[in-house]
Amino acid sequence: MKIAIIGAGNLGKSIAKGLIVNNAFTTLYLTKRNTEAIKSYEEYSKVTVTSDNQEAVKNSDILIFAVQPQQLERILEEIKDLLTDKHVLISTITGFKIDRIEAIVGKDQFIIRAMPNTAIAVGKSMTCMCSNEKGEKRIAIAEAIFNRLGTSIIIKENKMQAATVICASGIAFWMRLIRATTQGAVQLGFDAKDAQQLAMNTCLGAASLLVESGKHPEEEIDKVTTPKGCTIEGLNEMEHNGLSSSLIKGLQASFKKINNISEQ
Ligand SMILES: NC(=O)C1=CN([C@@H]2O[C@H](COP(=O)(O)OP(=O)(O)OC[C@H]3O[C@@H](n4cnc5c(N)ncnc54)[C@H](O)[C@@H]3O)[C@@H](O)[C@H]2O)C=CC1
Ligand SMILES: O=C(O)[C@@H]1CCC=N1
Repeated sequence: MKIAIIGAGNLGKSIAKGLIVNNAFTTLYLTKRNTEAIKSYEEYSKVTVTSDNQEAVKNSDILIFAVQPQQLERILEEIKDLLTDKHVLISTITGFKIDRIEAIVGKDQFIIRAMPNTAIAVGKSMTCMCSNEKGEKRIAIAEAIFNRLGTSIIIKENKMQAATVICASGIAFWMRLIRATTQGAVQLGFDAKDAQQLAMNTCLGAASLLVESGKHPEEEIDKVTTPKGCTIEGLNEMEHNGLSSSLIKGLQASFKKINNISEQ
């Protein structure tokens, strides 16, 4: 697959890392206005770094857009005359609806919206996708890419904002929970490095139990909470202090904000 990442910033570089580690491309173009920060990627075979989006589009089939929302319109205007039937457009841009993309490049393009997260760098992204009508014929290509770099599901476009909060912002939310656990472990006597090992691998284990068994979290909690034991004591104290409620309220606030951003 000849892939271009238009806008190799935080997310674009994470996608590039995932593609490189998994050897998941034939050629890879990375674009950025000032290429200094991504020059080192040219050390990898078949990777080209350039500030020329048109060059990237001409030499690629799969175009992954990872710029800020306010930058996309101008870039689409810049490349729209170069688009052919070989191109599949994949936009990771938050809040930028398919009909806005179609208004610039036309309905007769394969357009996919994808919401990955930065764990794509290590092949563990949860990616949600949707497409325009024409894009349905090529969504399997996007699925193949994102399944190689994690797990993907196809959703309705009206769920993309919620998916952004849960999956993309979700990385930050889970990081903070891991950090809080690390702080707790330090207070219980572990040095910072060991504390983080304990926190992150326990988090990984908990998620893996659910991924591999398909079970409900509460079923796994029941196996851990000895009656009158220390787990239920800690869990109930956390809930008295609003653990679940605080998380749900945070997700709601994030969702409210994302809807405001996309109206701007
Ligand atoms: N950071 C994240 O975890 C996620 C971000 N997103 C979305 O992905 C998009 C990118 O986000 P980030 O990577 O965080 O932003 P970023 O600001 O780190 O990256 C954007 C990149 O685009 C480049 N750029 C700007 N104008 C350009 C142009 N004309 N041609 C080529 N490159 C250009 C910038 O130099 C920058 O490196 C946003 O729309 C964001 O909402 C989606 C999911 C996760
Ligand atoms: O924080 C943000 O607005 C973007 C969207 C998801 C991740 N970063």
